[in-house]
Amino acid sequence: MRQLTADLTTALATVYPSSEAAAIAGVVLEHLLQLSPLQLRMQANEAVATSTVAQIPALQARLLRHEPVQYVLGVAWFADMELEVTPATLIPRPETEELVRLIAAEQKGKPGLAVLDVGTGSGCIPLALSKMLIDARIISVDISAEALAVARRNAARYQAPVTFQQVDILREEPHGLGMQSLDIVVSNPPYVLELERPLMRPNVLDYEPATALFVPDTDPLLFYRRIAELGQKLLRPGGTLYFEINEQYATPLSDLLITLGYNQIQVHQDLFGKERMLRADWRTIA
Ligand SMILES: C[S@@+](CC[C@H](N)C(=O)[O-])C[C@H]1O[C@@H](n2cnc3c(N)ncnc32)[C@H](O)[C@@H]1O
Repeated sequence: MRQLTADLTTALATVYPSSEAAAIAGVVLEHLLQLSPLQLRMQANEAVATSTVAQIPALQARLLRHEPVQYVLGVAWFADMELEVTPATLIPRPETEELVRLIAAEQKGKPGLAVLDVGTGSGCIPLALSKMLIDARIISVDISAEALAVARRNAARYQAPVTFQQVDILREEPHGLGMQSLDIVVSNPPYVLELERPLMRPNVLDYEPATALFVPDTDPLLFYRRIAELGQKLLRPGGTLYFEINEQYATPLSDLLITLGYNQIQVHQDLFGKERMLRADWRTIA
């Protein structure tokens, strides 16, 4: 096992920095052998089945082409869940897990909250919220039928009672909400500008879905405005809007939300000190 890990690390180090190569090799071996990082280290001297060794060259070839390890293995970890991911879904990010933990911390102890999640991708946000909140009623929407199929499989695996709908949020509203008043609207919408393409790493640009990433350069806040306007109709007074943001949007988005009638606006930093989360209340009752 030790030699196999070392060989894969050496091969990957031809295209990745050495620490990243070692990390990717570790993730691949842990997944193939279904071991934790600690178990992998403790069992490093044990032999590996020939059938497992035979899988490595094909995986290695894909990794050398900068395909993200999560797509190569078909899984990503999020909030202690192993989620299926495909090229139709964004790979869930650590800052999105921070957003979910912010929501759980602010909303803990409130049973039966009604939640709308816009742009669900792999379903990472609603699945984590359904674990962390008590009896939450969650509706998740996405424009992508392929992403929704993945999200539905992830929800089935974790028995998360989430309702999924295919909705183009820029053109239509989630179906069947009627006059329902929501407690929470949450979204990690597309927010990368087209002009940022040249700055992006090939593992993101060449493999992750463009519909999950990009907004037109002419309107960076397109999705935020649309979702905030939906929140005006669907949130109950005192209900809360939660967004993952690009740090450059903290000020213009806060200004926009004030003009739309939101208050109690707070921007939160991620673990790296970047302003990546924003929350706002809809017409808090004094
Ligand atoms: C940044 S990804 C976030 C995915 C997931 N929530 C996460 O955090 O990993 C944005 C998601 O919005 C979806 N999306 C893009 N345009 C949309 C639209 N017009 N209506 C609904 N969903 C849309 C994409 O398919 C993608 O799944």
